[in-house]
Amino acid sequence: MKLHPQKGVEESVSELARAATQSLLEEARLSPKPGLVDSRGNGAHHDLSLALMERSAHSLTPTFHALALQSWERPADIALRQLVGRLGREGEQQMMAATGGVNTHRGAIWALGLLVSAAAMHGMASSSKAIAATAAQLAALPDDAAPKIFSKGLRATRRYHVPGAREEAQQGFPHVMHLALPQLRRSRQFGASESEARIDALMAIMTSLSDTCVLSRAGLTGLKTMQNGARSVLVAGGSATAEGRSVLALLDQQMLALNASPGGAADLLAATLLLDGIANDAAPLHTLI
Ligand SMILES: CC(C)(COP(=O)(O)OP(=O)(O)OC[C@H]1O[C@@H](n2cnc3c(N)ncnc32)[C@H](O)[C@@H]1O)[C@@H](O)C(=O)NCCC(=O)NCCS
Ligand SMILES: Nc1ncnc2c1ncn2[C@@H]1O[C@H](COP(=O)(O)OP(=O)(O)OP(=O)(O)O)[C@@H](O)[C@H]1O
Repeated sequence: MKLHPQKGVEESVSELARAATQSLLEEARLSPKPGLVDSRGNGAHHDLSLALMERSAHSLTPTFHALALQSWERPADIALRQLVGRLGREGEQQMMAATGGVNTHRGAIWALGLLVSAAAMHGMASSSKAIAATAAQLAALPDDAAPKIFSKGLRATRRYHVPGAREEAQQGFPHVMHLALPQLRRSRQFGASESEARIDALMAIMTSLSDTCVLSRAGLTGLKTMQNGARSVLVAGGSATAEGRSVLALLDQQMLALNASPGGAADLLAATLLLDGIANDAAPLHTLI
């Protein structure tokens, strides 16, 4: 789906909301993802399943719809930031109600919520670069109504002195823009299947993200295992090659043994799929060679 100026607001808003939910569903089903819930099973999670992730994704469509509608052609200001914050927290409650209190998509609501708002703020066809930059502007604004919760993610960013979900958004989603989207398009161009290209995009994120999900569950050992393993998959030629797939299988075993799950990387893959689906990007330079 690409957004077009000639479409009505309601039609565009509905498409945007559906696209956000669809990217969550496609992320969850994509296999094989190391440590994460996928079509094969629950990964390193005891309280998550694919059915739960799917129910959660569907429960968020009204939240994405409200975010898009309220943000339509509005500028990034404190009023909008506070509204988006309130809608995001209401979305978290929808998710919790749909999952019986399990956190399936908290990080994803944050990343995709901001991107949905930003795409709507542009009101029509826009590039991924412009959408990510606008999402960053919104994320950098203060939300005074936000409750001061000391989350596991915040604890990990303080303990290890690393950026987390908040900073990733405030910096304009560098792991999406500089790593995942280029890798997705490169792998497609080199003949990988769509699933393989998406797994490669996930690997690209995992090579460098300070994923607070992994840090909270498996510390620095888990993080280094994730980053080095993901790099090895790409160096081996990616998941379209036999060697890449065997390195990926090894990484999956290592992540499971460490109880490590790259939930933050999964969120950013969903964000990548959303931008890839909605943004109007000119053909990247390397496709013209
Ligand atoms: C900023 C958020 C993510 C809270 O962050 P915090 O680190 O305190 O919480 P928490 O640990 O629960 O969530 C972090 C989640 O983000 C993901 N994540 C982890 N590391 C990273 C990373 N480096 N980069 C991106 N995402 C990451 C993971 O899925 C993780 O579970 C967000 O939930 C929030 O503030 N929401 C309030 C509502 C709001 O303003 N929404 C606006 C957009 S809708
Ligand atoms: N396919 C996926 N599998 C697992 N996690 C995912 C997936 N996609 C996204 N995530 C993200 O991972 C996070 C879930 O991680 P986790 O279960 O560690 O959270 P938690 O409830 O804070 O921790 P814990 O379960 O250890 O108490 C969610 O915020 C979600 O956005």
